[in-house]
Amino acid sequence: MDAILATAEKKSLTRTLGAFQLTMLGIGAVIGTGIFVLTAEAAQKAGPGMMVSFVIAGFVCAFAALCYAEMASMVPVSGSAYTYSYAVMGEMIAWMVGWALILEYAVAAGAVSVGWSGYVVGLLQNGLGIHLPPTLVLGPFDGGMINLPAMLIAGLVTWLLVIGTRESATVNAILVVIKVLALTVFIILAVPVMNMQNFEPFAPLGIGGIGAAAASIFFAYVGFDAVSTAAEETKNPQRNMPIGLIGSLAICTIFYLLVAAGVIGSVGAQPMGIDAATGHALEPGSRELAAACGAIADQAVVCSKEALAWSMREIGWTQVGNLIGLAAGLALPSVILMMMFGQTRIFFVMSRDGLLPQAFSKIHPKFHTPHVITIITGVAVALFAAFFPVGQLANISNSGTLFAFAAVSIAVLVIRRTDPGRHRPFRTPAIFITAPVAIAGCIYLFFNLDHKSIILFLIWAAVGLLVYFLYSRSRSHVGRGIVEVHEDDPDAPPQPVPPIAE
Ligand SMILES: NC(=[NH2+])NCCC[C@H](N)C(=O)O
Repeated sequence: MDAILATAEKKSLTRTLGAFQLTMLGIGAVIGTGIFVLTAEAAQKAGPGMMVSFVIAGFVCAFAALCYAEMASMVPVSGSAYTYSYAVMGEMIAWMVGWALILEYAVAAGAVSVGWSGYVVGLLQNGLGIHLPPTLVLGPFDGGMINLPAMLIAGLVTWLLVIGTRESATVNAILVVIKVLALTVFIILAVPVMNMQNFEPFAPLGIGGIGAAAASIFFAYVGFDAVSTAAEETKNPQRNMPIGLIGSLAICTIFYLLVAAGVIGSVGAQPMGIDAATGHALEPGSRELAAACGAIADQAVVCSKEALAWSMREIGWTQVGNLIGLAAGLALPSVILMMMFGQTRIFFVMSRDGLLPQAFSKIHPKFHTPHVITIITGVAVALFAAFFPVGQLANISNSGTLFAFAAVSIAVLVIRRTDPGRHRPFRTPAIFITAPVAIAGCIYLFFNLDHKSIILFLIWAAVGLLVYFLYSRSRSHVGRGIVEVHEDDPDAPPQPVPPIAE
């Protein structure tokens, strides 16, 4: 812990960020595929009851965010949950958290790429009359073969990262305004044409459906950890960090609830193909649902890959639908950029600690970026994006996120016990309630994920343990007694998530 802090103290960044900038940062990283695309998934899983799912997911995130804030203020260094766990719970747990973060970030970048593809394809079609063949713009589970636009955007973002692109705070602010404007216009046009009958039946798939939708829609809220990684650059972190974290979360929650109400009220959100015998509906991102949607020419929000644009067109605002498509097309790449940047940075720190091959932390001589690992990440993200449905990717990513959130919540609890005297610029209020609630919430959401994602997570964790014991443990720098201070390296890559420059 002290070694990690010594590293951090050496590079004291100027404290420039206030509560407002932090909140913008949070919203910039949070609003994305979740609300724009997964609203349709949530509808298929819970019907109008998805309103409750949005609230549940928001609550779990709020509790986790409070725990993050304390860790981030105490250990304000790169690497996020991986570093926090390393400092508190040792190398093996840290390895598992880092390993889970790979699942989280790379797969999330894939999910957002697929979300981007849905909106851009819809925009080309409805705005410009360009019809692309479904075989080439949808993955095999959605009734196509390969999602080329999603691959394209993943490739483009990879290239931007290799040449060292950082997003300026101004660009981030502009994109936030575009996203918020798009959601606001949606709300203003959709909420007044609300038809209360669309809320009946409210929960056609019961509590189980609401839980499942909450586990998926959790994706829409993640990303606020971007705020916690900026701890070192924050003025008066004790006050501003919680405002940034909770503020961005609260704003997103309000927008999300209104958007969800708008979708349900204006176009209806009943799940398709409820089997009266089992009480289950068709699974989102399955060939069966794709076929059922094909039969009704995709005339339901649960069939749409661009739920908000589709809803607008459906209630007569065709051009507004296209503008929402344009907003998503412009703003989502920045979310992909933050995800992939975070991924490469975590790989980089793990490789630097000796747990992954040194080749991973190689720096490009001209661009000063960890190009090797960026390209490896980019290829993986492009492949996920090409072949898997957005909801499945989001759920898999969520499994990793939930694990990391739980680990951080446990870590804050542990360190309150083991090191109560340490200076904490921000203290989580009522930690002995907050942290257990966060942990329980993560467990609840985790077990509400679909079975495939849970099994995949367990396999991933098992592989992670094998790699650790067969490879990483014996090569660990800490394990071999090598202590280094890296942050001063002239070839250190830019800061972690968020890739925001002044
Ligand atoms: N760390 C993550 N898992 N981030 C995923 C963020 C996704 C973002 N909230 C969205 O809706 O697009």
